[in-house]
Amino acid sequence: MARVEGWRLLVQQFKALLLKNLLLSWRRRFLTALHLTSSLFFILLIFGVDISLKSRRRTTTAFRDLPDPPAVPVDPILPCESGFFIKSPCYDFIWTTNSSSVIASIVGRIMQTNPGRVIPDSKVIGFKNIEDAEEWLLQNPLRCTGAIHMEERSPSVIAYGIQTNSTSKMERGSYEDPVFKFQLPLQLAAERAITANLLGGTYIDWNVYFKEFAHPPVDVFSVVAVIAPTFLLAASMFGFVIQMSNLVAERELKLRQIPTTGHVYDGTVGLCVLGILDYMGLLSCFYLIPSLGALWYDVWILLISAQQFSAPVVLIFPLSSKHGFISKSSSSKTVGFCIFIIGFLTQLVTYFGFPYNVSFAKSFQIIWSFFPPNLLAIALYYLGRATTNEQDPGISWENRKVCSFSESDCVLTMEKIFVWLMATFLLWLLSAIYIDNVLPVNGVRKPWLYFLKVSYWTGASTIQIKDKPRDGSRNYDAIDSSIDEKKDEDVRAEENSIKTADANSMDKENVAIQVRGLMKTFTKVSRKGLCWKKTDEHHAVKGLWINIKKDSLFCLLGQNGAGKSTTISCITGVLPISGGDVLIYGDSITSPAGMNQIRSHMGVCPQFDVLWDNLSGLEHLHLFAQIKGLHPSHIVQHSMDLMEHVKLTEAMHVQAGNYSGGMKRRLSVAIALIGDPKIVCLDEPTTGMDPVTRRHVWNMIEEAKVGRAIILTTHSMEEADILGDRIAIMTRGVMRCIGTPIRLKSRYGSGYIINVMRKKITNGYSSSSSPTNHVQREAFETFFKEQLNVAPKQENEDFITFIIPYDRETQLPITEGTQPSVVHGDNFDHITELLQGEERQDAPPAVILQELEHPALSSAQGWSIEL
Ligand SMILES: Nc1ncnc2c1ncn2[C@@H]1O[C@H](COP(=O)(O)OP(=O)(O)OP(=O)(O)O)[C@@H](O)[C@H]1O
Repeated sequence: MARVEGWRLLVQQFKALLLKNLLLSWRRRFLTALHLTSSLFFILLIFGVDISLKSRRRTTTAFRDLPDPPAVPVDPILPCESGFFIKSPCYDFIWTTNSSSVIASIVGRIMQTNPGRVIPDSKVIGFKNIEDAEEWLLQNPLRCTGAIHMEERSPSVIAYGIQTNSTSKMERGSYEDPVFKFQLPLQLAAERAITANLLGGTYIDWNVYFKEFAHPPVDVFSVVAVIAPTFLLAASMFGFVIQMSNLVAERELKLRQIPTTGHVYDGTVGLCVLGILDYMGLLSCFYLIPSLGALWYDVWILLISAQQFSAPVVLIFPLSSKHGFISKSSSSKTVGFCIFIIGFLTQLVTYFGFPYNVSFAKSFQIIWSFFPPNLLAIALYYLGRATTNEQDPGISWENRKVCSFSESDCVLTMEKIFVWLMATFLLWLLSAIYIDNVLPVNGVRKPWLYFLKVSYWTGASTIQIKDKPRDGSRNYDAIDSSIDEKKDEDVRAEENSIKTADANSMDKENVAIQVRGLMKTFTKVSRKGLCWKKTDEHHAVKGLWINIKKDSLFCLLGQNGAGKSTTISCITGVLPISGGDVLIYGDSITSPAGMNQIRSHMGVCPQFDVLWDNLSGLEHLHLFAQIKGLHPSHIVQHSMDLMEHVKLTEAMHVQAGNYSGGMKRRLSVAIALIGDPKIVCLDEPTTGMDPVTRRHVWNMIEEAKVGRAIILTTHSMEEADILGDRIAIMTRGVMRCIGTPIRLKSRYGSGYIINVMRKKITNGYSSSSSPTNHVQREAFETFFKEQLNVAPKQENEDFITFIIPYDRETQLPITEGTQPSVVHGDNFDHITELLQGEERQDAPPAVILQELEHPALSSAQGWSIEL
């Protein structure tokens, strides 16, 4: 089947995972809406506070009767600054009565004698009269700081006025200097004009006056501007808690295990996690910017984007990644809330001046800056200070390199904040990827300096054969010296044949999988005081040696806790191994490059269905096909074929959350078969299936054997008997016997076990003390005694167990027109037909015993029989 590779595969995987995230967000509309509108809620709250405060001031009697508040320094009309949003030019001063040649000459003189200070012509503007000038000043409050009014009242009288911006703004305890900077040049020019006129014999009378500069209305105090930054911090943390709980829930459902078994490139998952966080963040920006940031210019947009990138990575990624310490979605909410409080407090402390102030050591500032929310807090503080009132200039891209406040207090500029935000984002992202790689969670522990090796970047396979357990102290003989005694001679023969053969010259033509002394030890770690200690070790797999051939199905059989799933998890790379090795078509699972190779041709059906409730069956197949790298032209047809194969065509557009347990298992089997893998691992694939479906899945698995090797785990002897070409029985991590079904039966078989149980009624068992039950029990006992000469092996009120030796199988009663009633092996076909014919698909197969109407059982209604 054609596949895409290299960077195309990376792009395909990224697109597939991102599309999945978008689909899930759409299907979980309520949660998504909550996430997106959480910030809006905080913003509405801010506006609500603002409006209510203003209306209280207007209407409350108490307020009305109060004297006017003491005069506060009115904010100044700030110097004109051309910026990103201010396109109009700035003027150094304006003057009036430009029709007077005398006044024009005075202004010309000022300009000539102050080429450095009274800047070029274009910086000076003239008006016909003072009214026009006043009007212009009111309309353009940010474009000029001072004005000269001169009026030629008569040829010998010139009225001369200076308007300055005499209001001032308190800045850290002191006021700005309100002196109009053109006062001196103007005086000099006037003196020169007077002298010239005196020398020329004309007397000019000067009427000089000072006047307050025209002010636009000023919003003295805006609650929004003061509290908005703090509320915004809360809003961003709120979204963080929702997002973290989503990610941890995915991990809890083992959904994040998929990439480990699905051959997803390093970093793709990380990018996707970021993808979903960031598009949420960016969508929030669409309404955050107009509502709060209209005056905060372009820097605001960049700042929010940077924050949306960095804060979640720092907090969510490590906490909820494979190594994160939060493993339950319930605890994620508690942890999320604690982080919210801690983050909020550190941001609050930052907002009030720690440690971005000259009085704190640089080292404090550096350490504090590694936590991006703190940088966000200081950036918001600067923005808040620069945008308190409508007249404030904001912080634009052009002035990102200058301090917003007095130089003495300035430790960070907007540019430095951006650089830090981006740097910490990269730093934390790379650290998370590095930790994911070097900690042995996916079965492969990469060397500490793996990124320096050429093979890592080129993907070259470097097979490492490790015959001995890596950790000598964990040799399985050292674990338990009696292990060897527990193995039968076939197991020892298998082990010796593998040990004596050279691992490097493994027979790749015939052997698909070679398990070489595989060991897995779980270590319990518990805390004593402040120290964490290894307190207990559990050896789940104690040295397995198995050869699995191509075109065959190998069955691992064992009771609960035998170590079957652990073995599968080690082989598929979900769990790191503790010793030994596994070679798959010659590639070792202990080599990173080898594991990459293995994943590309492996299909896995895990013990528990790893499915997204909100994706349909078909969408699951499309997603996994893309992840596996199937060529887009094949994906649709291949998925449809698989759906048909597992008999889910009718339900392919139904969301997996609505599937029954059996349907989910079938979908998991279909996922395992995507892309025609050469190795398939099926961990209890038929759990929870009714007999008809189970039979169908068995047929499917039987057909799937061709061209591939399958490992299947099960509790069911019957399943192992029917499907397995070879069966191994495990108990407590040790393989006790191995061989073909016939070999095992001939060595260990003794007969059939039949459990006869009272049927459950809707909410419990039918009454065990009823006289009918007693009669029925006797009917069974008589039947088995007369026909097979077996007595109950075990019995109580609710069930009876009979053991029928093999030699009595042929004595089973055959009622006219029916087949032998004991359900095993080949008789299944007959039972399946019977069930389908009678539309009794939910009945356990052994109920047929009753339906065969054997006279001995005719009174045994209310009981069911299981083999
Ligand atoms: N993550 C883990 N941490 C500690 N012990 C574990 C872990 N996973 C499995 N075990 C232990 O390892 C042993 C083998 O478990 P495993 O799940 O492999 O058994 P199994 O044969 O698959 O059983 P079942 O049929 O019930 O799935 C069990 O005793 C189990 O408690």
